Amino acid sequence: MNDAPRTYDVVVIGAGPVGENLADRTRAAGLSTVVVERELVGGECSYWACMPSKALLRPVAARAEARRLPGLAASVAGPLDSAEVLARRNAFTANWKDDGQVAWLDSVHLDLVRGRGRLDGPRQVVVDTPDGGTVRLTARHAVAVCTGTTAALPDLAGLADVRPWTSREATSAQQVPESLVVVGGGVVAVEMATAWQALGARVTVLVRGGALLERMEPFAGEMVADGLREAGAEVRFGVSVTSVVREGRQVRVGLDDGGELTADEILFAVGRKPHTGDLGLDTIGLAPGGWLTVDDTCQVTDIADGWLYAAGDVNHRALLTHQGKYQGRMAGAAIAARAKGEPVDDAPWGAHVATADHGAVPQVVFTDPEVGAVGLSAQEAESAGHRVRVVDYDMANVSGASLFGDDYRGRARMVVDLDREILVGVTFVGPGVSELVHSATVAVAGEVPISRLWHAVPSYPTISEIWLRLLETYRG
Ligand SMILES: Cc1cc2nc3c(=O)[nH]c(=O)nc-3n(C[C@H](O)[C@H](O)[C@H](O)COP(=O)(O)OP(=O)(O)OC[C@H]3O[C@@H](n4cnc5c(N)ncnc54)[C@H](O)[C@@H]3O)c2cc1C
Ligand SMILES: NC(=O)c1ccc[n+]([C@@H]2O[C@H](COP(=O)([O-])OP(=O)(O)OC[C@H]3O[C@@H](n4cnc5c(N)ncnc54)[C@H](O)[C@@H]3O)[C@@H](O)[C@H]2O)c1
Repeated sequence: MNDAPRTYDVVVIGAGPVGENLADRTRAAGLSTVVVERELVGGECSYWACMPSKALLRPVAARAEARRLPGLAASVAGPLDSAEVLARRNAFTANWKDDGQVAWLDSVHLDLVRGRGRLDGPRQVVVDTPDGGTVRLTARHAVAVCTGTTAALPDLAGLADVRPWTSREATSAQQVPESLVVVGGGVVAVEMATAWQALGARVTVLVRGGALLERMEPFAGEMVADGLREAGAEVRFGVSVTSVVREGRQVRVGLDDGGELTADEILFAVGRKPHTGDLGLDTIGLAPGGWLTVDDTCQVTDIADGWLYAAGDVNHRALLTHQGKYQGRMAGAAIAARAKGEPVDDAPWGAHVATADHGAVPQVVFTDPEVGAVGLSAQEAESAGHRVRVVDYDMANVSGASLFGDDYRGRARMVVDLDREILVGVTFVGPGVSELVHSATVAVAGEVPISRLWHAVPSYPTISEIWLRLLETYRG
């Protein structure tokens, strides 16, 4: 049965973290807003990505930290209790139920329509509802596409018959496999290899290229590879999968070097593709299946009257929850300003633009050691035309780090723009660095001059003293 058409100021397709944030902004600005969700309110992040993966990884990091402390190490020498770790992970996903998130939508007076949304011409969204009906929604001011991504899979014959793991199975599996092959060298690959190795699987990581975490400073991937190997995982570089066959409980994996492997499960962590294939983009003159190109207010380019926005993973600017939510806040504010005929502050770092996406994106990789980085790597800064100086420091020489754990191994780098004497990138690798990253984000996004950073005194004896050491090294 088809419901009567409804009109709202703003229609948001996708209730992941980004859609929720954008809708919250437009609603708070007084615009009537409806959210369309085809699966679970909360999106990939809450159920098959950030939250469950970090719930799996937190005990791994806590145990690794305890094992570096005499007096404590012996009491954590045994294996993790995988059943308890998986149960806590289940709790963090609310057992894959979204009642809590729906209650939040209700509490802030956002309407929800469940079903698959698709565009049907300018400002029109049709929702195919689970009961087989449709709901037609019309947007007075804006439609915001926040539909996220799904795991990409390589084109290998018979792959579906193998029932490979993607990020979904890697974050939701209820049993620890005896052995797991992980294909890929990005963030999903290294985090999930770390988690499942610690939970008791024998993990082999197959990397097509020559490094892990290729978009970060090279020492990050090198130290994470060392950490994985020390944890007992095998990490192989320069190798590609050419065939996969499931034989009983095992997957047989053929490699381009002529070798073969068998394992209980195979995880493909080879990147993402956008949820735009079945979104009706053809009805508004765009090609289905691609990433949506936006300006800094997250308005999709080349759409007459500028009614279409895209925020979060689907615009491919930065595939991270925190950055997508930031885009959602900025796009929500821009939609509200335009709807009210108020000026749009779209100068760099203005109130309606996601300027930080260009050079101040932070990321933490929750491996052992952790990686925390913001802004540009040295290579990216040079390619972008900055005249830079790279300052490195061995974090083992920081008092707070040596107190944090025996045999502390870590490294930090700051990339200084010599013409402006500000930082354009900072990377920390080591245990416990995840909470340091925001200090670097403030320095990079705030374009704080080095002369003023000298007055930001880190507390003694914390790992934050790495800041003083980096600045001293820079000044000689
Ligand atoms: C394993 C893993 C771990 C990660 N860990 C982190 C981390 O620690 N930190 C971090 O910052 N990022 C992390 N990420 C990235 C993060 O998950 C994404 O950046 C984030 O989920 C993007 O949010 P989004 O709202 O754009 O999309 P999503 O979270 O994908 O939400 C999109 C929503 O839209 C819905 N939808 C799609 N199409 C339609 C349609 N046609 N109609 C209606 N609804 C639709 C989907 O069902 C979904 O609910 C991780 C990713 C993975 C895979
Ligand atoms: N802690 C975090 O912030 C976090 C955690 C997980 C994921 N994420 C985000 O999710 C996104 C997706 O992560 P991801 O690791 O899936 O993607 P990615 O793009 O980061 O890495 C993909 C990896 O797969 C390799 N690859 C691509 N095609 C391949 C093929 N056919 N065969 C073998 N290898 C191949 C690439 O060389 C690369 O090493 C990332 O952008 C990341 O930022 C963030």
